[in-house]
Formats: sequence, structure tokens, C-alpha cells
Amino acid sequence: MTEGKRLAAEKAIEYVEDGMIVGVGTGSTVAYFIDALARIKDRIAGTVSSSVKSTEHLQSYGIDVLDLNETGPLSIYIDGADECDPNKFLIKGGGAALTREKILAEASEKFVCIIDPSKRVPVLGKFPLPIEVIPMAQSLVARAITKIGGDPRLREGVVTDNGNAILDVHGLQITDPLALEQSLNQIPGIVTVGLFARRPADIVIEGTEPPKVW
Ligand SMILES: O=C(CO)[C@H](O)[C@H](O)COP(=O)(O)O
Repeated sequence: MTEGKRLAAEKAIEYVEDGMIVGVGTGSTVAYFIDALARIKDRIAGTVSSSVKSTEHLQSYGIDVLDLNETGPLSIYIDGADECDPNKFLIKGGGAALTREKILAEASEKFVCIIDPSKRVPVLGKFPLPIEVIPMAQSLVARAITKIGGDPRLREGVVTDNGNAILDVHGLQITDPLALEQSLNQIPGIVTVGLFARRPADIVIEGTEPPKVW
């Protein structure tokens, strides 16, 4: 699994062109990407980061981390996923960085998703769906999710970079990711749903030997 993450991350470097500002996701697969990016740091114009953790990792290599409000749209965003289906729809948020990750995916022309082969699934939902919620709405949101058949569990001891809580929703068979993302987005108190269907990945790199790109 670890080797799969590294292989996917190394391949993603081929998509980074000279002078680009690179959107950078969060997680252990992205950590390999940051290590690889450090080797070509003088060729890029900087990065925009999706989390405090990735920012610290980037800065440890002396890579510039810029403000999205200053950069405008990004050419490329590189991030991992917890699950990826054949439509390149994703579940993300295992690292609790889903809100900023969704913002960067939306801001980017090309979203390259890097996964080890275990993340590829026919139907999303085996991995519990992360949802970032405003703390005072935790119970309200949990009740709404129970009504649609989900089993929401608070991720204990986790506060997101935005000061919010995470509910991990078990037991959903996500046959229509787009519809579920849209309907969950209507519930007051939900900040971000970890379903990336409205804005899926454009390219998936699966860390096989050699890497599969689809
Ligand atoms: O969405 C994420 C963080 O919020 C990550 O991309 C996802 O959890 C995959 O992580 P890893 O690369 O460690 O398996």
C-alpha cells in the first residue's frame, strides 16, 4: 500500500509544468508527492495548501505556500482520496481536510487524484463518508443523516483546521453520489460533504508498477 502511494505520487510530478502554482492536498499519499515536489521546487511558482499539515511539510522544504485569494485559479491540484469509483467520483476527508480540499479542487483546471490500488471501488460507501459540521449543529445533522439510513459517528478528538467537527457516516451504499452530495449540502450546519461528485477528479493515477493513468 505504501509503495502504491509512492508510485502514484512520483508519477504525478510529470503533470507539474514549469512556472505552475500547484494546489496541494493532504494525507500520506500527498506527503510522498510533497517529497517529490521538493526536488523540482525551483521550477514551480509556489503552492497553495489544503491544510496546516501540508503547509508545514511544504515549508520544511522551503517551498512557498501562497494564499488562494492572491493566486486566482490554479492550473493543477494534486490530492489523494479514500475511495475512487469508475466515474472518478471520490470520497475524501479521512484526514479531516475536506473543506479546503474541495475549495482547491473547485479552483483548479485539472484535478489529478493519486491513489494506491486499494482505493479503487465499484461503488462508493464502504469507507465511512466524512462530513464537516459546525459544532452546534452536530446533533441536528446526525438526526437528519439517520433519517436517510446513515449511521453517523462523531470523530472523537478531531477539530478541523476550520474549528469544526467531523461526522463519519457508516452504512451508506452511495449509488448516486451526485444526488447524495447535492441533498446533503442542503442541511444547515453541514460545511462540507466528503463526496467529490459535482467536481470529480479529472485524472486518476493508480500506484501500480507501472502506474495506471485513467
Ligand atoms: O481526503 C484526504 C484528507 O482529508 C486524503 O486525501 C485521504 O484521506 C487519503 O489519505 P491517504 O493518502 O493518507 O490514504
